[in-house]
Amino acid sequence: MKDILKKLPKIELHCHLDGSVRPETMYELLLEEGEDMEDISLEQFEKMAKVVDECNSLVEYLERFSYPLKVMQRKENIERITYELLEDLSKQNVKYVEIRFAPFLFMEKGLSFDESVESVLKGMERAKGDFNILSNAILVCMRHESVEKSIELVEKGEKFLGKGVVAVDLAGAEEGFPPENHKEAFDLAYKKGYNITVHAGETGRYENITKSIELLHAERIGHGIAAIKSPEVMELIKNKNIFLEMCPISNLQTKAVESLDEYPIKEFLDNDILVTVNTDNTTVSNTSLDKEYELLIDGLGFSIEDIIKLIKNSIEATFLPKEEKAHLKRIIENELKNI
Ligand SMILES: O=c1[nH]cnc2c1ncn2[C@H]1C[C@H](O)[C@@H](CO)O1
Ligand SMILES: [Zn+2]
Repeated sequence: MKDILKKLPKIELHCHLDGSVRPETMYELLLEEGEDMEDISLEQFEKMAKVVDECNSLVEYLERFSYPLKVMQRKENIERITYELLEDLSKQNVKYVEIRFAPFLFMEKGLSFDESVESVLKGMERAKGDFNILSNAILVCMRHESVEKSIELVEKGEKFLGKGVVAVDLAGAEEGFPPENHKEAFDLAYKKGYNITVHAGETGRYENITKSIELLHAERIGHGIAAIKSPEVMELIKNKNIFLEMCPISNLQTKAVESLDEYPIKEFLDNDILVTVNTDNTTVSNTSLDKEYELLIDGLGFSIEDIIKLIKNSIEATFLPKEEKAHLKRIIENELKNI
């Protein structure tokens, strides 16, 4: 089974760049930055960078991002981290990935907005040539920031639209920062032709899913687990053909669900909801698409056919223009024929 999983052509739609930095690269760059790491071995650092099992909430999970963000303040580091992530994904036969990041988080030591976005795009371009992996970027607005900040992101990101950037997202701690706070920014993004995905229903609030769809124009929802609590929200997702970007291992770590038995992915699929499966953060969650699929197979009885269905949903869920989506579909279907 593991061999088949490895061979499957895959798509990753929900992957945060800052949560997916190779630990050894982060360690090397932290030393370069003069961070006091004298008493910390690489092995110890790996445990600090990842969520092992002592995480109780999304807020605790988000604390892990302070390490990567310390080293993502330089153009060359951002480009390298992007390139290495794509190299790692290509080795797992990932054919296409949408990488998300919040440009403002890379601008604490003087980088401009354009420099921070361009560094990611350069890493993506170089990886495309070297590893034959396709990618696009999603720009993330942070929920705790002001709507003015989100508007600035939408305005400054516009020149990259269709040139490596495909969408905007809203992420960060969900509790206390409802989607409507950012409505003006997402109205503008919608007008400007961005695709829209929003993290919602990750910490129990199903009303945030409805608001993200109805007020923020979301076509995809990050996580969306709380939908299971409301038949109305399930109906809305289904009727509007909203794709869910589910990230099972991350959801277990943030205690979005208590145990895998409570994970609602089967109920969603049985209700014809368009589910995709993703990693969220390969380093912070210590995961990969293969591990996510393995969990579904070993823990929830999924078959390889079920996994292939999820991959096919991911093709449809991509924010690619029609022709590029058809091209990706051909690549995936050709490989699936030989499995
Ligand atoms: O699963 C998540 N939920 C909400 N916010 C998240 C999640 N994973 C990462 N983030 C945040 C932390 C990062 O610094 C930010 C941009 O990638 O997005
Ligand atoms: Zn996320």
